[in-house]
Amino acid sequence: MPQAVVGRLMRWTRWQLHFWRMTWHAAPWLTAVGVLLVVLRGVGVWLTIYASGRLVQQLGDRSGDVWVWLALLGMGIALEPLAAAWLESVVAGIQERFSRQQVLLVADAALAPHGIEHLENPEKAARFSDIEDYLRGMFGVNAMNAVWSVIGYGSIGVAGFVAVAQWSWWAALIALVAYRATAVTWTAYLDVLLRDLVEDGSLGRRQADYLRSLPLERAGGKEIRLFGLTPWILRRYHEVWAAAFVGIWQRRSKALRPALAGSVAAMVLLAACYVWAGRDAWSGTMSAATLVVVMQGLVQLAGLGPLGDYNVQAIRARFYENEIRELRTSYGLPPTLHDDPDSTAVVPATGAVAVDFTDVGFTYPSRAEPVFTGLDLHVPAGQSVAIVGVNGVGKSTLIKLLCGLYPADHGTVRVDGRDPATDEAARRKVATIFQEFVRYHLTLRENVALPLLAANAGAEPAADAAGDPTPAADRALHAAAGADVLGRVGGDWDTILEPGYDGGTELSGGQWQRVAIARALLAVDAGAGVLVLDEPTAALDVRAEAEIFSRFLEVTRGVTTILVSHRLSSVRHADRIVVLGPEGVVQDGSHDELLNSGGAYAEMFRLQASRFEKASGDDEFVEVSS
Ligand SMILES: Nc1ncnc2c1ncn2[C@@H]1O[C@H](COP(=O)(O)OP(=O)(O)OP(=O)(O)O)[C@@H](O)[C@H]1O
Repeated sequence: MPQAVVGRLMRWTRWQLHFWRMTWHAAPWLTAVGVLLVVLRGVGVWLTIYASGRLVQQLGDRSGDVWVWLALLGMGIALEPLAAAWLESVVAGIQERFSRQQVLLVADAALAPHGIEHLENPEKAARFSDIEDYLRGMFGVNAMNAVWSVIGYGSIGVAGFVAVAQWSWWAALIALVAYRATAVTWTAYLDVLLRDLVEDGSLGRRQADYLRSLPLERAGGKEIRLFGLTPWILRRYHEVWAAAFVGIWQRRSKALRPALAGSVAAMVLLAACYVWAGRDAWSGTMSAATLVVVMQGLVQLAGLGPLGDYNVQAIRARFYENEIRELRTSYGLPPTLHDDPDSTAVVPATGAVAVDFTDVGFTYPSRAEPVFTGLDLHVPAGQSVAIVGVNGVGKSTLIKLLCGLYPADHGTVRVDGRDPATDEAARRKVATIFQEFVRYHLTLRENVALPLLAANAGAEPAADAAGDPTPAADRALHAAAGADVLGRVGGDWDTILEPGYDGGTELSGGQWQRVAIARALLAVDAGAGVLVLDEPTAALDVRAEAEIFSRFLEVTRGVTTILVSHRLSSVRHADRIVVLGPEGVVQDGSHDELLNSGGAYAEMFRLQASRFEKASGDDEFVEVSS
């Protein structure tokens, strides 16, 4: 056998074994019942064939067992559809559990690396989204239906095979080869059709889809009508579509040839079997009873033949289950879900902790230019530090390294003496609110109290008021100047912060930022020792940001805090200000020290101040409206 065929056979076996192992893992009892029902479908068909043969024989002999075989025939006829109907409801249960398992396995893989490189890398991210699209699409949702239909019909085919083999093993084998040949070649053809029609993401197809959808869009549709572009768009769509279809037609006709050849060969082989059986019956070497059995057997053997979309979908089901396994293996994860004892462990609150960057070098995997070549920064426990610097100098990158989202190429990053890139306990000491913080579609209480809820996720839920995070959330929200958020939801902590839900509501950008800051404050209660704000207030005006930052510094006194902002007036109250330049830390000191020393900071401050003017009776700067 050629090596390629052996390779395909081995891969097919590996996929099958893995698929059934995961099905069993998701729903062991239902799978066992499903297998029993599949067997019953085959038994029902076999009984129908066998009993009808015996009945014909008894009728011919005029012997006395006619009623017995008639009853058995009736049982056989009833058994197959009944088992098929029960199987359908069992398969629905298996699908539900199987889908849940798949979704959890993929989510677990996405969360496995602490870093986010795999979500930023286009190739790795595409792999996740391809699997996600499949799981959400109609093929993923109907996978079990296809797979169990194929094995259900397969069981009927086996019954047909047994019936024909009673007369001639050779005939049974020839018919089997004929049906399998058509199944394999037609499935390959349908696979090409499906890929081209549903899954093809080629540039031409995407352009054609875009042009087709343009007149249907509200914004685009308006302009298209105003400019009278409809005829041009339709003609362009037709051209792009026709060009995109050239390749599709070529692939189709290439795949159609073996499918047609397979069908013709199968027809010849099957015709030979029928002729053979007819000849034996005609010559008297085969009884009428056997002829009845063989003819039915040949018909039912088609269950092992082509089943159209079921075959194609069943292949996809196994392919994607295997993709999930390979994805997990690439992140060092086992095929099934594992209990991570670390992930729910409560981090003891040890108070403020120190942060150390020593001779850190870092280059993004997708870039040639390093962001840092030898960065040194030491923040003692309890100090508040502001990181400032021009756009692109590496402020956010520094925070990502601190959170362990990327490992340093050389040098060391330490939080409380531990490496956040590898040590979960160090990572959980850092609570960060990024500019693009998450606006969870959860209740206000959950949005604020998430750090507490996550820290207690492993513990038994407390039945009394002691387990209620609302008082802590309320304190944090007030400390973050978010009293108006409570007013917005009418004091109801159970309001979902998304208008798409019943009774849900939307917050303004500023209100969301206060919720995020309250969340950061609660992280301290949950064990964090360093608080980081990476410009979450950038959308606010200067005065509002300055107010939030000084309030934040006030309520976090004694906690190690790192603030990143472009606005120097916002961070001037930090204990220490660090100016980053392309060569690393270029200035380091308090606001007054840096202003007096007359370096980059003083220059930046002067530049910003020239765009501001002092508000009367206020020592902060406000933007001059132009
Ligand atoms: N995921 C990434 N992949 C590749 N390069 C990146 C990535 N993120 C940032 N960079 C690049 O790294 C450099 C530092 O970016 P970073 O976002 O840390 O700067 P920043 O000082 O925070 O900038 P800003 O003030 O504009 O927010 C920039 O040149 C940026 O283009």
